[in-house]
Amino acid sequence: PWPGLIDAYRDRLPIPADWKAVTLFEGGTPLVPAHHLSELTGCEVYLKVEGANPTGSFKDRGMTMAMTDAKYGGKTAVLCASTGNTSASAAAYATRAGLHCAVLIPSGKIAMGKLAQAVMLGAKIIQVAGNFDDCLELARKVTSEFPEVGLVNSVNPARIEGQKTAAFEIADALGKAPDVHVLPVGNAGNITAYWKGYSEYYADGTTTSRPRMLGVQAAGAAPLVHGAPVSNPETVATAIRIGAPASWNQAVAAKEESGGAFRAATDEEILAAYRLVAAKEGVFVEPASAASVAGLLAARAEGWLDAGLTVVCTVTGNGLKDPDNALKGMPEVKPIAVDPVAVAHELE
Ligand SMILES: Cc1ncc(COP(=O)(O)O)c(/C=C/C(=O)C(=O)O)c1O
Repeated sequence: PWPGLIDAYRDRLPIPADWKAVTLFEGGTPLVPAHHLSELTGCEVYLKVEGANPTGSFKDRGMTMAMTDAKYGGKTAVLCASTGNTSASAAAYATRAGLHCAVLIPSGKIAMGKLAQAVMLGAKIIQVAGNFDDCLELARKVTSEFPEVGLVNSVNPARIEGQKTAAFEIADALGKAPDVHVLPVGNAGNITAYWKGYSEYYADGTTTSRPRMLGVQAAGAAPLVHGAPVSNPETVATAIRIGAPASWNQAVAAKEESGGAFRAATDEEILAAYRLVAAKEGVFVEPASAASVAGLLAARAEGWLDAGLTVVCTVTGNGLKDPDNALKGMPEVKPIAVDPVAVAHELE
């Protein structure tokens, strides 16, 4: 059986052999061949379905490492700023570690599924009259003043170490590195982590190449695309509604070293991809995750990548997190006596 992330890749993680992993058996997520996207693009497209992690997003990869580190490092509590998924994951892993957890979330801009998780999993919720960037600045201030509280945002290197394992899993599954790796970019920890993972496999000869990294931002929250922070980021993809990525330099390095690119996807393109992936691939992801697919389709249309390439899109979070974008009210109630002919017609 899958031993959980740390024990699956312990020899590639900076963790003392006698440290017992704080784990929910995260990782080992599906790499699903995307038949419809492959037809649309003429590429061999795969989806790395990170919504299959224990709390429904890729954050669990970083959190198992950060929480294990916090526990053995003698922390009594942890703190993070979050657009939602980090807070849900921090709450779950803090509970596993027996640590207190507080989360700083931007006012009014968090998907209900994520807030429900953070509350039920025991986090102290602090809603801040500001955006994610304000919350992260606050979290850094608090944890520098109170060192017994661990900061578990992706500025914490343990997070990056955990998240790099997704690149290992993809290369292990494909038997090679993909030609292009596409993922949504907010605070830019994940693109940093993937590049580190692909580079470590390449450095020790496990793979003979590294992918071009394509980071996709929402058009209303695209600091890396514009080359400057965005003071009032806005997007329906609330998970990546971030104007000042903390891992800016590492993200730019990943893009430049890999011959990759940053590109923006409009909210319309994101929601179209959100519907397409569910309707055609059977994978329900949250809007921010669909940004990677939107970016791939636009990049392919523009000829940024050729047909025939092997492309992996990381879809970072489960669609259940953010049902408001999927549902516009409930379907009308039908009488009990359902007409079989009508139902059959509905199926046409
Ligand atoms: C579904 C989903 N997709 C993509 C991203 C962007 O990853 P990064 O570029 O590493 O930030 C996030 C990030 C969420 C938070 O930043 C948070 O939860 O505080 C996310 O939840």
